[in-house]
Amino acid sequence: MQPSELSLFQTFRHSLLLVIQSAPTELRTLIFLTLISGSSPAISLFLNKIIIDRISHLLGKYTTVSSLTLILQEPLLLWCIGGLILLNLLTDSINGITNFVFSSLRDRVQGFAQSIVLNKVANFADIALFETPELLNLVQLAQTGIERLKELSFIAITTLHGFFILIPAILLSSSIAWWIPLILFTSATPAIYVELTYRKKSWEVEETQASVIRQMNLYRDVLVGEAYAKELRLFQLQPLLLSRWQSLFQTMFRSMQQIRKRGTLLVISWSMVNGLGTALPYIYVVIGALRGIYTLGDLALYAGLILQVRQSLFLLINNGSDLYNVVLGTRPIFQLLELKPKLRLSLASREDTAAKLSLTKHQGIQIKNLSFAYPGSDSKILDNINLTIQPHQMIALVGENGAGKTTLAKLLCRLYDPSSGEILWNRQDLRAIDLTQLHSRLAVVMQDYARFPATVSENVGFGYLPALQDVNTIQEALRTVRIAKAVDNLPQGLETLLGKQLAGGVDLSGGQWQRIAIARALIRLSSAELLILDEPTGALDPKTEHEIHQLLRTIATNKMAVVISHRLALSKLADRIIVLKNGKIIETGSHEELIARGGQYHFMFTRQASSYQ
Ligand SMILES: Nc1ncnc2c1ncn2[C@@H]1O[C@H](COP(=O)(O)OP(=O)(O)OP(=O)(O)O)[C@@H](O)[C@H]1O
Repeated sequence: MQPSELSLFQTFRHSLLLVIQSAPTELRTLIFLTLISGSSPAISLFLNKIIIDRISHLLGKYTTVSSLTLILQEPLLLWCIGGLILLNLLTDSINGITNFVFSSLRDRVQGFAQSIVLNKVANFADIALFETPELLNLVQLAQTGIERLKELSFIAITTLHGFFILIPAILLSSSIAWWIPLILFTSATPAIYVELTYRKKSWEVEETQASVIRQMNLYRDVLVGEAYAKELRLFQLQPLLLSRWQSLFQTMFRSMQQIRKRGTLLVISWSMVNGLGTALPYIYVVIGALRGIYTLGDLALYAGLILQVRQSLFLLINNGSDLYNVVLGTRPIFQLLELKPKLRLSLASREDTAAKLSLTKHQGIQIKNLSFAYPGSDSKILDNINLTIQPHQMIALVGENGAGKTTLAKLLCRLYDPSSGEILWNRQDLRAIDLTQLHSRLAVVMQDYARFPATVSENVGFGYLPALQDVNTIQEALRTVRIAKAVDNLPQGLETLLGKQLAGGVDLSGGQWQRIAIARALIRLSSAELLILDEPTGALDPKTEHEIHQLLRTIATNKMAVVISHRLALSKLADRIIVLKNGKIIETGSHEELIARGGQYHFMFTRQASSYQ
């Protein structure tokens, strides 16, 4: 799973299309407003030239009449002054509207791009996205890329604005001498080169800093996150972690500052070269005016034009360099969007070729010669596993910490694909089955189950979306896991928000949360064929634990079930127990058979039983 190589041009095209898609109306309005505001400086310079020339002409002729009469007798002068005032009024009001449209365009682009990225990450089938540092860096860079994408429209429009100023200014200034625009352009070229090189260098620094920023964010989350708040304070970890965050910040800041200093010095020196380039045409026009070749109006017009060409050239250079920066920064967004999960591509190379789940009488699940190493690692976590789960059979996976039990459960859910071997679901290879269909046949309680910041009702209903609004089904599930009474006592009953970080939210005890997680799996039972329970009762009190064990046993009668538990009282209820050690199956049989064998299971069971005596 490698991010694709995207050229700058491809990235620019993608970015532009995304902006157009996000806010087409705002973009059209801005182009129109820019056309008006961009061409107005040249028009006002031209009107100004006519006014100056008319006034210098009139000054010599009518010395006896009042200045007001003088103006009123000159319709051209009157029109030009009126036009100039109107143009200024128009430009001022356009600025206000432009700012408004820009703000809404930026927000739209951010909302649109953010939702596409959220959708991509949240629906990414391959869990490896969250466990591979390079891919996590890509997600981090895509987030900062969205900020830059917001600026793309601003840069594009101000560039357009720059062109609308530049083109008439160039045409008018070349009427003085053809070489004037040429000399202005030539003297600006080194600045363009320096700007682009500087941007490229600073982006390279940013790219290498992505993992530093991610580490900083991890420390930030620990320092301000609710999950760490208690232990952070009890162990007084704040100074240590804060100093780590600060030192990472300093590292990042120093690298950026170095690049910035070098870039600024270069830009200043080349700006001077550019300044000299503008001085030449200006001196030329002043000399022309002294010799009487140009009028005073011409001098004002030309001086203004040269200034305008210079300013708009600078604007375009800056924008070009900003654009380069934006395009470099937005590339990770599109690399992320084009990222293909390895998982979906294994056997069913396209969504539409993925097999529907067979509806024939279930033949169970066969795990054949399965070995597995986590992505990016060579160490085998599971080694040549062979196992069959018959319909209506309850299997217990037991073994020491790190034996590979949870990993096997994750492979059954197809969160990963085997490195070698296969898992057959009703004789179909798991990798050929449509993932959504497969997941709809599973009811899972994970060891690290989620505590959604949502209401009690939603925390259960999220397990089976068709039942999200079905109060009776949700209450039934809560009653089954013996938590209905406690929920009734909450301030808003089923509608109470869970999570202290929410306004009015309450927190539950560890055991209560675990019961909610079990209830979430239970409401899926109508559609599920395989129940996977990873340490489902670790946080429950002995009485509730015993009740839930009996309940799980009853439920599992009609399903296939895989339970993982260090509480061997639960494994005792299973039809078959699989003992794992270092990723290998070392024993298998019923509780009675394994006790009679006197092996690892017998040792674990008797040791656990003796600790209760
Ligand atoms: N996402 C992961 N990436 C890489 N290695 C992992 C990952 N998850 C688990 N491991 C490694 O796989 C091995 C087996 O872990 P697993 O969680 O399957 O064990 P387990 O038998 O369920 O243990 P426990 O009883 O402690 O829950 C461990 O050595 C662990 O370090």
